[in-house]
Amino acid sequence: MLTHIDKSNLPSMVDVSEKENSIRVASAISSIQLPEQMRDYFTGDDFKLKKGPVFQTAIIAATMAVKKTHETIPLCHQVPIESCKVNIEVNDDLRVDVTCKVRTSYKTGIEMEALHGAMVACLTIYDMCKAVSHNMVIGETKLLSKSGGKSPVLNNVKGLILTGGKSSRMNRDKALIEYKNRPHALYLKSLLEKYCDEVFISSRKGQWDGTPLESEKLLFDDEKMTGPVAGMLAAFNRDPSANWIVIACDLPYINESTIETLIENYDPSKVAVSFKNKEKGFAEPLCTLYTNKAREVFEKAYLEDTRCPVKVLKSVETIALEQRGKINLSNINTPTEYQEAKEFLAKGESI
Ligand SMILES: Nc1nc2c(ncn2[C@@H]2O[C@H](COP(=O)(O)OP(=O)(O)OP(=O)(O)O)[C@@H](O)[C@H]2O)c(=O)[nH]1
Repeated sequence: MLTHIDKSNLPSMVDVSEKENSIRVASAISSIQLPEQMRDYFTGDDFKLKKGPVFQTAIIAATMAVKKTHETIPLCHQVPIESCKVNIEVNDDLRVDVTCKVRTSYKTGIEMEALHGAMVACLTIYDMCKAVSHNMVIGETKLLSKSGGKSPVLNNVKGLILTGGKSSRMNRDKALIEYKNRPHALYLKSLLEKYCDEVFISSRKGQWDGTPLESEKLLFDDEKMTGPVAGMLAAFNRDPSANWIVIACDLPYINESTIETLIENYDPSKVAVSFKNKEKGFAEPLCTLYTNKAREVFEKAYLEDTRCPVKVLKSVETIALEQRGKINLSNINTPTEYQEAKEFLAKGESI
């Protein structure tokens, strides 16, 4: 049923009066390609022109546009904007990416506000720079993520279940042991499929021949590499533009809340969103949402002989959230820990 058309086939605003308020966040991106002549005006963090500072003006324009979205888009609701963050990045080839993240506690989504803000920022950049040259192209504009509705949406996201370890402390494959009546890697796969465009099982070549994982979508490590970073780099290289949710196969308490919290906190300007280790506070790297900035960081670290993903995350900008409520990243490595976790889960408790 089309909700924007009433019984007489006339356009009408969707009635949200009966809906509950909830926290809603949306993030959108728009890009503009600047011409080579603009390079001369770049100061390192903005373009300074006679008309004024380009990015500062674009950020103000985006914020104003976000607040006025309902005045431009006919059937949009008037949503109280509680936060609007605009981030602008310049690429080496002078493509400028504007991301606009908007937040409200209201009854309806705010992706139109985020898209409007990002697009108006690009139009403003065009207007500021056109005295230098009109040779500019406003390019792709798209929603990156939204949350607060039924379930959060993140565009261009793939899933990776890490199973390439040796499981030497467990004495049997941690990816195949069962907490929920099926090999745990398959449970994690079906969980990630709810949110991801595609989910891969990361392993060493030939590792799962003759097992229930053999027919799954496997992604093999580069044979010259070892450790979880080998699996992560195989994924980041398979699709460098994607966001990747990476989950180790030895985490029995991963659930919808875990994945949805990562998605809700997605920020394309950071390398990753993760959770803090409960005892030591560092960002956990093996239950983490990586943005497309992660590939370069992990490749450089690997070449410099840093194989520990915890150390890599410590060296970059990462969001590290508290493990609260239903979120528990305890990992299980030994037969005794496995028995305890299985008994705990059998009681029907989620964590
Ligand atoms: N793809 C890939 N994943 C790995 C590799 N080594 C470890 N992992 C995964 O990374 C996560 C953490 O692994 P660890 O617990 O540190 O190591 P493990 O080999 O699984 O277990 P132990 O032998 O008992 O240390 C698990 O999900 C592993 O399957 C690897 O070389 N390649």
